[in-house]
Amino acid sequence: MTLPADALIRTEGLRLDRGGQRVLWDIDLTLRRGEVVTIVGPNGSGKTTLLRLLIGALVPTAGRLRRAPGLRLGYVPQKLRLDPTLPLTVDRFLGLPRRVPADAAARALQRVGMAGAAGRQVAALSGGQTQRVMLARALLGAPDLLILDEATQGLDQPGEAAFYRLIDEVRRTLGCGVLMVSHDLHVVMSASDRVICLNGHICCEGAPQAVSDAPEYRALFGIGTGGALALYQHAHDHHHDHGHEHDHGHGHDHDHGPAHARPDTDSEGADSEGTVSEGAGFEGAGR
Ligand SMILES: Nc1ncnc2c1ncn2[C@@H]1O[C@H](COP(=O)(O)OP(=O)(O)OP(=O)(O)O)[C@@H](O)[C@H]1O
Repeated sequence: MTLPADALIRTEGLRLDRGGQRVLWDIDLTLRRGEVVTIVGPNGSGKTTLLRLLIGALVPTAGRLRRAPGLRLGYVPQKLRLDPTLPLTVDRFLGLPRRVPADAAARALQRVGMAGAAGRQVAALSGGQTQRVMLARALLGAPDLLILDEATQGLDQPGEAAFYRLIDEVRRTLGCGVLMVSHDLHVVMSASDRVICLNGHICCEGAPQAVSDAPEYRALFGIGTGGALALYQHAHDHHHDHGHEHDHGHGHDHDHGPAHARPDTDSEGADSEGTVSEGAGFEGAGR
């Protein structure tokens, strides 16, 4: 499997089984430099699992995964799970697991609008401030690809909007690619170059504008936030017969305009040569 010159990560026939259940299958995707890609999908559709495969925290059951040599990843998880009674200042948190120079930490905090927060207790930060500090930590490794897993969960709408403006600013300044999981369709539609709809496999993908211009999309989403789950409800008539729980009953409507629908093929024939990972530098990933 060759890696296109501008590709950061490419997968082919990626599959993951966990506890006898097929969680992901037939995952063919290419993430390119500077691109903003959003993954949407119902609960349990494998979004977090896919991110964890891409950063190397999970090993695929089958298929191939290739990263650009020396690729630097920055990962912002869904939530920071810290014992709130644990005394931990922001600067010490930024230095986990490896110490970072104070000026680098200060620059990262400044970049996320948290200048001067180095001495504050992490447990005393608000949700939005915590997410900004997590982002600062991910940025310390100067990532080529920033991966965010529902990073605005628990934030109110202004907090969420501010966080995504910040992501956009960071992306433009650093020129990094962004791969995120988001449930906020407004964000998806306004901030992504490409949307991938996941439900164990990639159901469809395409440019968000193209999707939102489609009559099907307008019928589903209308105006306002009521359609936050509508993208997941686009009618798919195929069945997921893999002995797992992912039959969300959304049927196939192949008329998605330019959005590209993927057939739901079985992956028994998937390449099982395992992971091929080239020179993956994990500076910043899961720091
Ligand atoms: N440690 C684990 N062991 C076994 N199965 C797991 C494990 N973690 C997740 N799974 C299963 O993998 C599937 C995908 O989970 P995942 O967390 O990736 O979904 P998700 O799309 O991120 O969901 P959500 O939107 O709820 O965060 C689920 O069926 C889940 O039960």
